[in-house]
Amino acid sequence: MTNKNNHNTPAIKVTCQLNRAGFALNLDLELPAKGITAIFGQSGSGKTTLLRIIAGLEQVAGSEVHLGHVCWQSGDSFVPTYKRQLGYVFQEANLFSHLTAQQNLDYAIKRADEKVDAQYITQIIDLLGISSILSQYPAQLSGGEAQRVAIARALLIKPKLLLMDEPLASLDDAKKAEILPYLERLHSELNMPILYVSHSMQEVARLADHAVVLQDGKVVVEGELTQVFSQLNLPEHIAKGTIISGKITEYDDKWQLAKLTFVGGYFWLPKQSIINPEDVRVQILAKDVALSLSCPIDTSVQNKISARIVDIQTAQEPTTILVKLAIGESTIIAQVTKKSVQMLSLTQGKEVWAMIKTMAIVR
Ligand SMILES: Nc1ncnc2c1ncn2[C@@H]1O[C@H](COP(=O)(O)OP(=O)(O)OP(=O)(O)O)[C@@H](O)[C@H]1O
Repeated sequence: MTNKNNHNTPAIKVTCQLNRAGFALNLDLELPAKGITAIFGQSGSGKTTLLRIIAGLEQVAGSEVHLGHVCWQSGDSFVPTYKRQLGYVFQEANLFSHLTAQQNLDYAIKRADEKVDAQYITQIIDLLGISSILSQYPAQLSGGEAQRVAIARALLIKPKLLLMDEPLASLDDAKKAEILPYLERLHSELNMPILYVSHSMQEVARLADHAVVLQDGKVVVEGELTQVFSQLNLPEHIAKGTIISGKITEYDDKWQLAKLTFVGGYFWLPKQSIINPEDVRVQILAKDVALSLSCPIDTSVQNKISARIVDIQTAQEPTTILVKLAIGESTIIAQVTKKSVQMLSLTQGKEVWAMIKTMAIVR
């Protein structure tokens, strides 16, 4: 299933039919040329190949690649990688080991098509918090620091598009947590589209605005982030759950809770885990949502929300089933047993109470 969107902003368009032994990539994608688009999918689904085609590192005859009005590949025309104004950040930092961090950045500045002014250079260095490590050689940097320099280097060529291929995958959880806020700042402070390949649902839930799910070289679903993850028939390996965005509108100091208000309702969350009360995202896994026909009063679950069933999964595993619920204009998914579906006569349109036990606060 592919959701075709009509984006008002200039789009990144990629059409490709690649057939090689054991792998085919068939795509006709139109992505917004703004914000962060996550490319999500299992190992071998074609994520890196897609980025390489966009970058011109892989030349597949008959493909089309456009960034807004700029054509990078069409018919016989093929713009080589070095002439595409793009930055590429890989899993490993790949810095020149004989150059300091500053010299690595200087190398990129010289390569930029446009003149890079001092103000932009300072902005990028500040954005990535690397001013104090610029005199160090790569061997003297931690993995997280080296990756921040690599991201700065990619940005200093003033790309029109930034491709990031699992930029956090080689880092441990502590280093990932250190770098994620910098990626969020890129998102909020630079007006640059980013295609971000990841295996991590947490990363995607935290960073992305838009998502593409690939499976076996095909797009399974594409669209706005919360819509993508509210689909019932995503591939098996993707943890079933939805992402809700909102802001904190009230605190309960006695019980150390914060009220997250979103389009259609509210939840209570632990107060201490809130980072930015104006922009909170939570991931609600389907397995953490239970259903009841009446509002339970004798339960420890704090979040009991009136909801309406809008869909029930058809593709099924033997015991459980996914139920899609509307809470106002928002959606959550519950994973319940088939037995419960029958015993409670759960059908499309029915009003129920959703009890939400735990929520991961991702932003
Ligand atoms: N240079 C190559 N020559 C031939 N086959 C390749 C080449 N690079 C990748 N492949 C194959 O193409 C398919 C897609 O690979 P790709 O690296 O795009 O997947 P991916 O989704 O990025 O995977 P991962 O998450 O493991 O990085 C795989 O079957 C892979 O083995």
